[in-house]
Amino acid sequence: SRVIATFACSGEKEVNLAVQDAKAAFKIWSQKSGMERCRVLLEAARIIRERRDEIATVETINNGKSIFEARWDVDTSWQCLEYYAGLAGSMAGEHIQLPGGSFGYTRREPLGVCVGIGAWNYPFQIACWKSAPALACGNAMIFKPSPFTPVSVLLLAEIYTEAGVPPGLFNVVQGGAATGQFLCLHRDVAKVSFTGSVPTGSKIMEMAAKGIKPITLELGGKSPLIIFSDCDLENAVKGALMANFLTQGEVCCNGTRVFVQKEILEKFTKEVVKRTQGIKIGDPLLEGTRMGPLINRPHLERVLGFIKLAKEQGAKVLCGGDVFVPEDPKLKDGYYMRPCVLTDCRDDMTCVREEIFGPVMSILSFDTEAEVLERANNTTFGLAAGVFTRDIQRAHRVVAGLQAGMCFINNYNVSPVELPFGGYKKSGFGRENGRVTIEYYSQLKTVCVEMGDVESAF
Ligand SMILES: NC(=O)c1ccc[n+]([C@@H]2O[C@H](COP(=O)([O-])OP(=O)(O)OC[C@H]3O[C@@H](n4cnc5c(N)ncnc54)[C@H](O)[C@@H]3O)[C@@H](O)[C@H]2O)c1
Ligand SMILES: C[N+](C)(C)CCCC=O
Repeated sequence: SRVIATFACSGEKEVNLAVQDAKAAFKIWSQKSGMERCRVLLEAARIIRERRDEIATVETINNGKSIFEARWDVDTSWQCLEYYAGLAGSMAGEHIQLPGGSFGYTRREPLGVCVGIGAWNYPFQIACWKSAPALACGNAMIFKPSPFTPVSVLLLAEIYTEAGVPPGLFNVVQGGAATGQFLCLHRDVAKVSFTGSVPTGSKIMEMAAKGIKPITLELGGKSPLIIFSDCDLENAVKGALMANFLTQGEVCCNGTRVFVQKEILEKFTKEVVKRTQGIKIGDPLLEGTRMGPLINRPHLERVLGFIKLAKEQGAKVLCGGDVFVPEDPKLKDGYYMRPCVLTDCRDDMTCVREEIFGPVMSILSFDTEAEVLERANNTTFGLAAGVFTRDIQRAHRVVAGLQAGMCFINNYNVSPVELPFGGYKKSGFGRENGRVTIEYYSQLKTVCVEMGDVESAF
């Protein structure tokens, strides 16, 4: 490993300065029309597209994910800016006729200075998914990336500035929990949008409660992927790999509990193992690589610990689950592991119950639709879920019964920015992407207009 950058943690003083600047920028930005904001966001999207390879390279160095995948993240980032640019110009209230010629109308107004706090798995994408709707609605945003991935979001700040946002409108502060706390508790911060773990999410909620601030929580998951025997097997296998091995398995919505109907269990498992063994691990900057190193040594040890425990609890490792040492001597101390497929899993095992956040797929078998639905929902999480079947009625019936905010039918882990993304249960609340997110970054003002005389009670 090598040091790629050193940052000073922002303390209370720097947080105060960032909030002060954001407030000044908010005054200018919130007065602009939707179309004016649209133009700036479109320009930022254009610059991100133009700098796609450069941003993806920085993200790969920042996080360790393959360059191939980092380019996808950059794409869902500029697409998000384009999408909210499109909505900025059409944000509007409504007009309501009242008796006697009086009327009311509503105005959709920004909240003020919003805070975004990000996780380390999708650093650039998370910053875009939060800032694009925030800025489109007329807010300012102060963003704090994870201290494990502090670099790529600085490019976003640079790009917004180049595109024409007022200075201080999108500001980055660096640091860990203490910096996050200063932000959440600041009296002039109007809203916090958080992506991270459930325990931290709970702390954010407590802090926000003190200031009666609205929050968005995008938290962890342990999502089910249900494969019925009538599925297109080739697509189901591809879907299972997409559901488990993107970004070294460090993905909140991963479908890590793979329920497979008994009739196809053997065939499915054999094919999944074959494809998993074919995943090219190594230098994430090389074009052919599809899996890079995990985020850091303690996290690698934690993931390996889950696999050890799974074996002790009776699961069988069909492939991977051990440290991988690349041939390149420069990479020999990297945090690489082979993606793992576990079978003979039971619902009560730790590997099936807890979020591992690494490349570990647990295969479970099932008999009936009713049985699998109950088992799939038997979790405190509710971020995502997937179903593979050719039976259209069953697909929609099962999805309707799943307790998860993001459901996939015959695919997994695709992210069209037009669709809202977010969780049920302990996976959080509020949404990112889609039209609905406008509501999480704005407030509604009602104006009641009297056209006659005041009818007084006094
Ligand atoms: N639902 C989603 O969209 C989504 C997306 C990505 C990751 N995640 C989840 O994130 C987790 C992994 O990310 P992580 O390890 O970075 O999570 P984390 O909760 O440890 O940290 C997330 C962010 O919160 C900050 N933070 C930590 N303590 C804080 C505090 N007391 N006050 C304010 N800020 C604080 C961290 O510095 C970091 O920026 C997983 O559980 C994963 O499922 C969820
Ligand atoms: C782009 N994905 C794969 C849908 C991940 C979204 C963010 C979750 O960690």
